[in-house]
Amino acid sequence: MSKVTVVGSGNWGSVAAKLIASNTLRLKNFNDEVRMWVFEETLPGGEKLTEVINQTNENVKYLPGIKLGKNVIADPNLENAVKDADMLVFVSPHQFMEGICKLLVGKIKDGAEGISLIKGMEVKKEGPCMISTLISNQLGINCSVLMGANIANEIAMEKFSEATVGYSQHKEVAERWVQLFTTPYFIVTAVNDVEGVELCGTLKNIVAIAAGFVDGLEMGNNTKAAIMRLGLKEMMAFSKLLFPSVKDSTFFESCGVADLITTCMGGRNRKVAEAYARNGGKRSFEELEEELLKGQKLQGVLTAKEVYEVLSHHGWLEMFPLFSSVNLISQGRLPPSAIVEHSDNKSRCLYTRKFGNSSL
Ligand SMILES: NC(=O)c1ccc[n+]([C@@H]2O[C@H](COP(=O)([O-])OP(=O)(O)OC[C@H]3O[C@@H](n4cnc5c(N)ncnc54)[C@H](O)[C@@H]3O)[C@@H](O)[C@H]2O)c1
Ligand SMILES: O=P(O)(O)OC[C@H](O)CO
Repeated sequence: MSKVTVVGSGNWGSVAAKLIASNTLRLKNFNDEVRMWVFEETLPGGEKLTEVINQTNENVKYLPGIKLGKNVIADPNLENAVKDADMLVFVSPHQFMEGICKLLVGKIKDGAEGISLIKGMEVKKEGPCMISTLISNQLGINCSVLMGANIANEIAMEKFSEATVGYSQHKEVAERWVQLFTTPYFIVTAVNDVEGVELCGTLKNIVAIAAGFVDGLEMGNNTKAAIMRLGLKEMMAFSKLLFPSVKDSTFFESCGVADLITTCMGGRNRKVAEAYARNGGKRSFEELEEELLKGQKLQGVLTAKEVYEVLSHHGWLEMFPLFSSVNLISQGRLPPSAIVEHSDNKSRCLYTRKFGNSSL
């Protein structure tokens, strides 16, 4: 019987643990208990978060009001949490994964399989590195990915949604992940395109920031739809430049166009970017993230910066005006209104130059 550990316990990490825990109880080939590693913190009342989760069966900080299942055990000790696991589910904000991997080197059971639910990438001297690759390389395990139109709070309330597992080699491994995650309200499909699936999940966060700027500037639905269309084109072009094997069809799975839509309508990146634009860029993303997300983390601003480094290194900036603008705006180097320049003829020309004649 396979043992499952979830590495991470934020908003989505907690929902992932809930989904998995409902299935390990039901399916005979999995051990009932799901261990969830918690980055320990002390709550305002002085209690430890792990103790409260284990007493109340609720992640009171990151997913209040939702029972996780009594078979979810919160564990503040990373090494202990992973040591017996056959299936490792990685779901931390991407900026912490390199540090987490360093702590896990040599601690993982032989033959364990991994899956990353993390939307983000790292940029190294050698070039961009997807988080599943970071996990694979550092821990010496095979790592699939699961991405999709998955706003965690909605799935926590068991509202219907879909997701995509991306795998690279073994279909039977992907099928085990599909089995572990699928419920009547969470339908998972596997595709043989791990890079395509992960890049969709990663890059849509940049477009979500752009959509937030549009909302903050009250530019309306048509403008937001234009941003989503242009963003999708840049997502496809960037993915194929990095990995020519990425399939067009992946962008029509839940991880592609569906995630792009949900994230531009209702995600946290959109929400904080909206506040940034409403404040005319005068309050920093860090300050707004802290105030609005209360400990949850944004991925889009960092991802825009990471992608900008790749574009700049390759001389591709002009091919990706939307991605580039999002980074420059979020760094305070352009005003939020620069997301689309359309207020007069001169800037309409700029808009055409930026987007309309794109050779993507
Ligand atoms: N929340 C969603 O709706 C959602 C949906 C799909 C995918 N995702 C992706 O899942 C990943 C994780 O997101 P989330 O929503 O579970 O997390 P979150 O945004 O709720 O992040 C908070 C988590 O980070 C942890 N943390 C804080 N400082 C840390 C540190 N120094 N080291 C390690 N951990 C630390 C906190 O303890 C907490 O568990 C992200 O890549 C995100 O894009 C999120
Ligand atoms: O809330 P966001 O912006 O981190 O997006 C959440 C999910 O990625 C949507 O699928």
